[in-house]
Amino acid sequence: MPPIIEISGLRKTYSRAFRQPHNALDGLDLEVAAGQVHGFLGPNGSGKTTTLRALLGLIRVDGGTMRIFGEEVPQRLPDVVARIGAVVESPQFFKHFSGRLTLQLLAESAGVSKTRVEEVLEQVGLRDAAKASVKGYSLGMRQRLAVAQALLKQPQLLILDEPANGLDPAGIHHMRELLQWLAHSQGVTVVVSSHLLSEVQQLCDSMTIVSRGRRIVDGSVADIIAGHGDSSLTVRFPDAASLPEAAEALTAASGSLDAAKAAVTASVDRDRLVVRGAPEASWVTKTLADAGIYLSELRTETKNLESVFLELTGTAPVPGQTVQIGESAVVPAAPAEVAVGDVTIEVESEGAER
Ligand SMILES: Nc1ncnc2c1ncn2[C@@H]1O[C@H](COP(=O)(O)OP(=O)(O)OP(=O)(O)O)[C@@H](O)[C@H]1O
Repeated sequence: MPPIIEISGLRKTYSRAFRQPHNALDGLDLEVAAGQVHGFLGPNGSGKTTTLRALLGLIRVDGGTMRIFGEEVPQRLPDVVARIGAVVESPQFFKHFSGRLTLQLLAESAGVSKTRVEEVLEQVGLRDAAKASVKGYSLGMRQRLAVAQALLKQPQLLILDEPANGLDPAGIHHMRELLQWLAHSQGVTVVVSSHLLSEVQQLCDSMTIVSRGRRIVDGSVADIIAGHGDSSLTVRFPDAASLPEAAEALTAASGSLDAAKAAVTASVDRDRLVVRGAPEASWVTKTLADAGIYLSELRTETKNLESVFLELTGTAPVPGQTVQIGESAVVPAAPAEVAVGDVTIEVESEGAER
């Protein structure tokens, strides 16, 4: 089955007042397979919202191709838009209307039955708050209403920018179950952008990580985590005085492993030994026991998406430094120049799209 979303070489440059133009998208590629929950991840300013807005025809791009359901967009968007539900910009609602009335009006204008309104209210957990006016809704309740609105037309593709925004832990859990049910039981393809890495790890089947307007990795969440990052073993001893001796024993023993297994490192970190590259945990316990050293605890540190994300995007915190946002590639093109007497003024359009 062809991908539901196919993006190739997408480019978008924003002009900025008194600054160099900025490549928000620098040849971005993205593919999303059918019936999956696909996570779209990247540091702040890496181009996620720009991509989703471009896909939905909300902004023009400067290059590249995009297809949804095999149809080129934005040219053929009118042919596929009825099959897409999306929450990308902060949705605005009439604050004096109730949640139910809001959805009923939207359903009417889209030719959707009123019974569908009750279904989506139930699905997003707003049934009991449906009578209340939207002005009293919390951020999380508005987010649920926005998702309900996107679900009204029973879309085959659901695109959500930060769906967990404003949701409490129970709300996040509920949203996760809803999105997984839609994808796995109803065959809906769900694309979510998110910063909540542990949530993405639990929610998504596959993901694309972007940085500086480019894809840096994509694939199944499990494969990406397994294929990157560094797993390690943490070892503790009844007496911390054993640590240097244990490190030495493991390093020395690694020399007798065959070449492919020889990259064992053991470093002392406060009251524990961190062992990397050991063929297996039992090799550590045996090697230490052979050296007459007995451990009190051995734990496998599992890789998680956060460490993989920080490594791949190069945004791991450096002690004493604050990561700066918007360090993506700058367009080298020179701005227009206007000569006024002896002074040359650089002219750039005000924050406009290019
Ligand atoms: N209208 C605009 N004018 C100028 N620059 C823009 C505009 N919209 C976005 N940008 C810039 O484009 C880059 C990508 O922004 P975008 O909102 O797509 O990132 P993002 O990955 O969604 O970020 P976040 O995770 O913070 O939501 C950023 O550097 C942003 O400052």
